[in-house]
Amino acid sequence: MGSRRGPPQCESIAGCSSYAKVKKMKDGRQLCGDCFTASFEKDVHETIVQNNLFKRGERVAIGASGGKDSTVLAYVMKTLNDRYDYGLDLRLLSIDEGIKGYRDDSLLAVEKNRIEYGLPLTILSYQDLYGWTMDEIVAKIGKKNNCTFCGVFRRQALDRGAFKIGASKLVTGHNADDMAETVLMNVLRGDIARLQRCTNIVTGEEGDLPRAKPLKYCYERDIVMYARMKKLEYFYTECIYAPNAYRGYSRIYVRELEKIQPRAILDLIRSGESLAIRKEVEMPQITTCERCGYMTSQKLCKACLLIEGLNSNNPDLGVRKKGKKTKIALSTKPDGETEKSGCGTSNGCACAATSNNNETSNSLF
Ligand SMILES: Nc1ncnc2c1ncn2[C@@H]1O[C@H](COP(=O)(O)OP(=O)(O)OP(=O)(O)O)[C@@H](O)[C@H]1O
Repeated sequence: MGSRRGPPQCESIAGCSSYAKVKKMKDGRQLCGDCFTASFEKDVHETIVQNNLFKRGERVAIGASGGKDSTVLAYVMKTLNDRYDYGLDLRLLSIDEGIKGYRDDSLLAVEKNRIEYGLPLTILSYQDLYGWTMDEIVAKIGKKNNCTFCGVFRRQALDRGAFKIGASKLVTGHNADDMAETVLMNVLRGDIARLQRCTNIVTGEEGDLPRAKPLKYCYERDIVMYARMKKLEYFYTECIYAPNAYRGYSRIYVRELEKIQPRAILDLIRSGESLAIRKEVEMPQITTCERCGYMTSQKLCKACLLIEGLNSNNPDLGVRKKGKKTKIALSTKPDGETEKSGCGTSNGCACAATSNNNETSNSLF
């Protein structure tokens, strides 16, 4: 007669005597609920401290979409700020892209977070900033390149919102899976410039508003589990306009790799981090948009170009180079570097539009 095995013991290094309830995907340990959430929070705290992400007294805008990642980000940032006395002035910042049945619903989740976490919330809309909602843009141009518009507008809207509330830093909920997918996508596209910077934990340091990703090393499945353990409310529907294209394939591939070897996600990130760009590769010079003053490497920033296209019934303006024949193509810059655009989100969307401008990206901001 074989002896019946009980549930596994919690493998926390703290020597916990509870039974394990969940597996932490990042390191494969079987943990009890309390040790899992404590370990998740410890990871984020270490990421923040080791990378000097914040300065005491800083006002930090949290990009809050109402989805799982940013909901967990807001909750963990608040928890750690209180626990370790970071001294940060945290604010929620949401962008309403004007997508009925999607963003209006997810903003309700953010509104609940505002009340529960006691963090002030600012909402900016595409309608107010650009005169167009995404619903109107899609009605005009169709679903094909809409992610280009959305990604460019959101990126700029988050910057503008952060400036409006006086934040000196913006944090987003990009996670380890997002980073790994982006590394892979940039490898597949041969986009060396983006490959080199897409794993940076802080981007935009050369500009006025650095962006940081405190969940950079957190596995998506651990984020979902954390949200479940803490009973966090979030909105989990995918964007109704996001086609399951290029990033979708990369996502599926990363998930398959993760099943075989969970470290694959961290290994992909480390590969991206280890890359160095050759000195002789010329990088674009950043200047300011002649029309709105936003940073750009061209005369007009990408958002102004796209708005001009919409307003002048020429929506291809800023989306595709004249005379371009292929749908997914490389626009070769004078120095031989290649440039492509995408919406920059990691929610399953991967618009395949091309561009000669450099404000949209598959670079996770
Ligand atoms: N409408 C928005 N308003 C504010 N921040 C946003 C918005 N959309 C995206 N972000 C920020 O960018 C991050 C990555 O966005 P993405 O669309 O890839 O979403 P995601 O991976 O599904 O994340 P989430 O689960 O937070 O929605 C989000 O975690 C959030 O911090």
